[in-house]
Amino acid sequence: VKITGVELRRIAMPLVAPFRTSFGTETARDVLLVRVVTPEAEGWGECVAMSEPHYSPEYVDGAADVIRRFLLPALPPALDAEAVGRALEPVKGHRMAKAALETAVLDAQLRAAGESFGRFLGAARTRVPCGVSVGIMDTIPQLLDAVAGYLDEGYVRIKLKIEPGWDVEPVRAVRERFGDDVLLQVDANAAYTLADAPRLAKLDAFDLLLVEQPLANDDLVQHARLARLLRTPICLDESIESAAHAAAAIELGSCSIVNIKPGRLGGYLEARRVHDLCRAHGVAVWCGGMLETGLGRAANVALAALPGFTLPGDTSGSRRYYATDVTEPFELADGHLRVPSGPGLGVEPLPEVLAEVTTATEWIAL
Ligand SMILES: CSCC[C@@H](NC(=O)CCC(=O)O)C(=O)O
Ligand SMILES: [Mg+2]
Repeated sequence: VKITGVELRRIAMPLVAPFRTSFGTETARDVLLVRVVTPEAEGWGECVAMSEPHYSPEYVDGAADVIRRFLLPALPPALDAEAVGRALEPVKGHRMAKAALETAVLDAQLRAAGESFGRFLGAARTRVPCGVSVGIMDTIPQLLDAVAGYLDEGYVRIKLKIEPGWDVEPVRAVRERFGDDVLLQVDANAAYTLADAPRLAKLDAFDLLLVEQPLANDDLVQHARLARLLRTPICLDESIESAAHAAAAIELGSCSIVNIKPGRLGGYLEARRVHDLCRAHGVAVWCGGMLETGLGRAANVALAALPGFTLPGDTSGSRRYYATDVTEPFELADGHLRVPSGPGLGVEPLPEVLAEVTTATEWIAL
């Protein structure tokens, strides 16, 4: 089956509330969607790149450009996601852009074959336990109210964004208010340096599941040195962009847990490779999030159902970020999300919602 063409569509998704991290505050997502069209089936991919290159070097306008100018001309005509991955290798980096295109091809391929993402990837469960990521807030009371709300919604794990000046106190306040049994972890988005080790070691008192990406994205060696100074396990996110990075991090002792994000890794095939590698080394993984709409969320939930995903992920319900999702909303049920079982992603954009949020669309015939 030959790919007829590809649509690049931009949608504006306002967030229900500002989401503040150590690298900035998000109030809306400008999302690039990729739709691959063949006579037999269509497929969707969501690019997780943000508007500005503050999480990683990619940004959404750049992703659209690299897809248009370099990835589409290299795209093999057949619906074969493995072949796409190989064909795009000559382009260095741009993993989020590659992931969006590969996922759209994979979705079309699986819809044509009548196979779900979960079944294709090797899901071992029909539902996954859900954690939630909580941003930096102006005050501790505001944070405690937010955490109380999420626990009421049924989330089984709380992740707090931290940065220097907002770390030990909020963690202590959450422990004091909600007790020692709540599964609790923190994410620094690379806001610290090795000089902050004594400060980070204070978090050891709170029995956290992990501390995520405390140091710079490109520094596996310093993370290995920090790991020897902390009791709390280190989890890497931004630092792991490939299975090779995961192997190096495990070898060096830079982390003992990995946050798997398909967009950061170049797609769901590489994400599964990282899962398989970590599992072989006894390294726990969980599914991270990039504020995906229901399209990316559907694929993430399927991935999170693989056997090595032994920690709750940032696979929250749609309402965590969006008042209206572009797909039927993902709703928490008893702290879990069900893995879609339909062909491909198992979800589709709702035409009227998609039309409403679309800010641009571009058709590229192949
Ligand atoms: C705007 S922050 C995006 C990256 C961040 N993602 C989250 O905290 C979870 C977001 C989500 O729930 O999708 C991370 O570093 O893990
Ligand atoms: Mg993170």
